[in-house]
Parts: sequence; structure tokens; C-alpha cells
Amino acid sequence: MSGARDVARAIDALRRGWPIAIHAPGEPPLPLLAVETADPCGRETFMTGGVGPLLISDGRAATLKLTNQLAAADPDTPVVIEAAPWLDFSTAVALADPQFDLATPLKGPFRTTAVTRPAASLAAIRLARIAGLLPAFFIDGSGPEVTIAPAAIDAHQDARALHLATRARLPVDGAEDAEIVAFRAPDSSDEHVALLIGQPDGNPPLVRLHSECLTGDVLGSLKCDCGPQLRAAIAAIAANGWGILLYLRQEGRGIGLVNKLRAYALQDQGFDTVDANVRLGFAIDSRDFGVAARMLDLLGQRAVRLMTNNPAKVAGLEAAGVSVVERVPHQLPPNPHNARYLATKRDRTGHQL
Ligand SMILES: Nc1nc2c(ncn2[C@@H]2O[C@H](COP(=O)(O)OP(=O)(O)OP(=O)(O)O)[C@@H](O)[C@H]2O)c(=O)[nH]1
Ligand SMILES: [Zn+2]
Repeated sequence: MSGARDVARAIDALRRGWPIAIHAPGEPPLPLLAVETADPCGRETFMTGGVGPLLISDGRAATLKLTNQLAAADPDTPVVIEAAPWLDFSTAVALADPQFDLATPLKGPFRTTAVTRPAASLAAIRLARIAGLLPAFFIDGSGPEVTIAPAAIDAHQDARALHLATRARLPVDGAEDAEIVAFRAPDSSDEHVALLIGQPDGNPPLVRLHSECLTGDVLGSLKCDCGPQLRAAIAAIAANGWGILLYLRQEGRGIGLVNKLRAYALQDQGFDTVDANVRLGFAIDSRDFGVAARMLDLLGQRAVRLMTNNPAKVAGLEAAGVSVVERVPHQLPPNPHNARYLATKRDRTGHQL
């Protein structure tokens, strides 16, 4: 219980620009201040004697070509950039945020060292993603009032904590016979919903897992296929007679809206959707489909016909105990703006198109 409270306080602190510490068993504590939110006052309190050191993710370090200095570094382990006289705050921001890569050629040299607190460092990168922040931190300063354990971060957003909050009739465009069911978990403000369409007929439901995409779902972005996929899924389920659309609050494949838009800025510079995520320091896909399995379980569904082109969704549901009796392709015609995105999904993330 106190672990959950500490993680909530840690996320809040990081987003406000306050320091925290992560204390993994067997390691000294790792004091952290998120680069993205560190204001001058917070920086001054945290760091005495110059800017740094800096903790960045392995993907970001590889992009900056800083991993070759490390003998036999574990590929997933974050990297520490040592403090140096020329490491000022704006240089730290440029090291943290890839959108400045082409505009600001970095002046080093930067010395990197392998992390001495690997468990806490990996947990810090996971916490940045949960907080929706860039995964880059000033480390080893003073002042953290919140200390958390990596295990508490791992327990955060455990799908088992999700419960059914309320339900109501909701006729929607394309499916008038529909009901919305909302789910809540105590440790997250993300409220997932299910749209139950039609009436059960004894067969496994036709199911679509739709991950939130504000730009595509609401604004009609042409950069992805989310909006048309959402509407086509509702139409297909209605035509099938019965099924369930899960609307999962996993914006940007789990990295959050702001980080997804940072990935879009990198795509404007020519990087594809996969490389953009890696350059930012995130996994290619951070979603947890156990949440979807839990929702289906709460709705009494243990076997589904799944509309997707993404084998990871099938595997994720199966791993969480939901039987996928059939994969139903869910592909829509490309447009000039999303053709490359769809090709990247086919060529680099194993989508069956
Ligand atoms: N990080 C990141 N997220 C993106 C990008 N484009 C779309 N998304 C997000 O990707 C998610 C949409 O994925 P899905 O529609 O589930 O697509 P999928 O994983 O390819 O699987 P299927 O459509 O089921 O085949 C949404 O959360 C979008 O916000 C991008 O370029 N970068
Ligand atoms: Zn989208």
C-alpha cells in the first residue's frame, strides 16, 4: 500500500520538477531530477557544482553514439553521461531531447560510464514512461523527499486492480444497439472503456482492441489509420451481430500524447515510427495487453475472435489467458500520408498486412 502511495507521489514529483530517489535492494539510492521539468530553482537545489551527471536510456545513448565507450554494456541498460565544464543546461536538454538533434550539433566530448545502480536506473526509465516524460534525468543531487523501490513501480498499473465502474446504454453512429462499460483502477486516471455492440449469440464475440489516438480518433489525422480503423471496427462488429470494442487509454503505444507528438516531430525530420520511438529512448511498443484481457474477463469473455493485423495483440491476450480462436484482419486502404507508416508496421513490427 505504501509502495503505491510512493509511486503516485514520485510521478507527481517528477512531473512538477521535484527530485525523487529510487532505492533498489543491494544498491545505493539513485537521486533523480527529470530533465524535461527541471526548472532553474529545482536545478539549483538539486545540483551543486555544475550540471550533471545525466542518466539517459540505452536507445538514446546509441543514437548519440555514446555506447561504444562502454565495455560490454548490457544493451538495455541506461547510460550515465559524466558532468563536464561544457555540460550546461541547454546542452543537457539537447542530450535528452532528440528533436534538437539536427538543429544543434552537440559539442562534447561527453564521457559516459556504465551505471553503478542498474536496477534503479532501469526503473527510472520505466517511471519516465509512466509519467509521460522524456526518459532523461539529472542524477546524484540532493533534496529528494520521496524514495521508491523498483518493485513498487512494477506493481503500478497492475491490470488486476482494474474494476468495472459503471455501464449505460450508448447508441453510436454505426451501432445503435450498444452499451458502454467503464473501468477504473485506483492508481491511474486512465479510464478504459468497452463498447458492447449487439446481443450475445453463444459464439465468441468479435473483438477489437483499439489504443487511444487523440490525433487520429478525434482530429482526423491522416498520419495513421486509427480513425478509419475505429469506425470500421464498430461497423464490422455491428454487422457481425455482436461483439466488443475495447477503447484502451494507451495513447502513442503507451508513451503518452506528448511523447507521441515528439515522435511525430522526428518523423517530420525523416525518421520512421520505429526509429522515432527508439531515438526518444522508448521501446517500440510499451502497451500492456493484460489490461484488455482483464476487461474481457470482467465482461465474462474468455474466448474471442480478434480483429487485428498485429501478432503482439494476439500473443498478449493469449499470455493473459484469453483464447484467440480466430484472427480477423483489420486493414484499411492507405492514404498518401500514412502509406509509409503502414509499410513500416508491415516491414519492421511484423504486422500481417
Ligand atoms: N509512438 C507512436 N505511437 C503511434 C504512432 N502512430 C500511431 N501511434 C499509436 O499507435 C496506437 C494505434 O495502434 P493500433 O491501432 O492498435 O495498431 P496496431 O498495433 O498496429 O495493431 P492493429 O491495428 O490491431 O493491427 C495508438 O495508441 C496510436 O496513438 C507513432 O508514430 N508513434
Ligand atoms: Zn493513430
